[in-house]
Amino acid sequence: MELQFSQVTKSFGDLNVIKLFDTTIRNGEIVALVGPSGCGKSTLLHMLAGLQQPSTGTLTAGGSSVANPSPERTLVFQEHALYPWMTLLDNVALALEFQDQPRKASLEEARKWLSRVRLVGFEGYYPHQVSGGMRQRCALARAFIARPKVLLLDEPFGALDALTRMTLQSVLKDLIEEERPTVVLVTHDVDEALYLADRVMVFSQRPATVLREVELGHIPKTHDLSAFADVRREVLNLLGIDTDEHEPTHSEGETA
Ligand SMILES: Nc1ncnc2c1ncn2[C@@H]1O[C@H](COP(=O)(O)OP(=O)(O)OP(=O)(O)O)[C@@H](O)[C@H]1O
Repeated sequence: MELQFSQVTKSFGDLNVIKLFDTTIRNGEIVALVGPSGCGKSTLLHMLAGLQQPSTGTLTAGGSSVANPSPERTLVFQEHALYPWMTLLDNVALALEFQDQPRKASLEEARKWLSRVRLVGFEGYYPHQVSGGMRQRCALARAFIARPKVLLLDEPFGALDALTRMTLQSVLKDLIEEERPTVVLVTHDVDEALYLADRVMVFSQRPATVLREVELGHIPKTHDLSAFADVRREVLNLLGIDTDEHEPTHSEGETA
C-alpha cells in the first residue's frame, strides 16, 4: 500500500514538530527514519497509524486520507506490546479475533505464526515467563498474523541486548521478505536501518526536516555491512557522531 505525505506539518500547541514533510513510500518499500531524540519520528508513525492528524497538509494510504486507525496499518512498539494476563497463543490469536474471526480458527493460525517465529513449545506461557526477545518474537507474530498492508515499527528492538536484537532483525527481515508489507521503521540504530531498509531518511533536530535520503535498494543484505561503510559514516556524521579514526599520539621517546 502506497503512503503519501504532501506538505505535512505537525505542531502540538506552540511546539513545531514536523516542518513541511513530503515523501511517497512505494507499495512494498521499507523505509527507515533516523534522527535525534525528540525530532518527531514517532509523531510521523502515529500519523500513519491514524492516532494523530497532520496540522496542515495531507497524508494518504492507498490513495485514501488517513483519518483513523485501521487493521491494515499495524503499529509495533518497543515494549508493553502484549497483554500480560494472556498466554502467548491468546495474545497472537487476539489479532484475528479482533477482526471477528472464529476463535478456533484464530488459535490454529496463531499456532502457525508462533512456529514461524520459532516459539513452538511456549504457546501456553505468559509474557512474564519468557525473555524480552521471545516477547518481541510474539509481538511480531501478532503483528503479521493479520497480514497488515502497512507495518509501522517504533524502535521494535530498542529494549533488547545487541545479540538478541540482531537475531530478531533477521527474523523480521525474513517475515518482511515473505509477506511484503510496506514498512516504516523508526530506529536509533543506524546499522538496523541499513540492514533492514531500502531507503533511509535522516532527520534534523525539531522541527524535523529531511537532511538526507539514502536509497539502498531492495538487495540481499547480511549483518556484515562493510559494503555500506561510506553510507554508515555519512549517516552517523549527520547525526553528530564523530567517526574519524584518530591516530594515537606517541609520547616522546616511545618507539614505533
Ligand atoms: N501528544 C503530544 N502532545 C504534546 N507533545 C507531543 C505529543 N507527542 C509528541 N510530542 C512532542 O513532540 C516532540 C517529538 O516527539 P516524538 O516522540 O515524535 O519524537 P521522536 O523523534 O520519536 O523521539 P525519540 O527518538 O526520543 O523517541 C517531542 O518534543 C514530544 O514531547
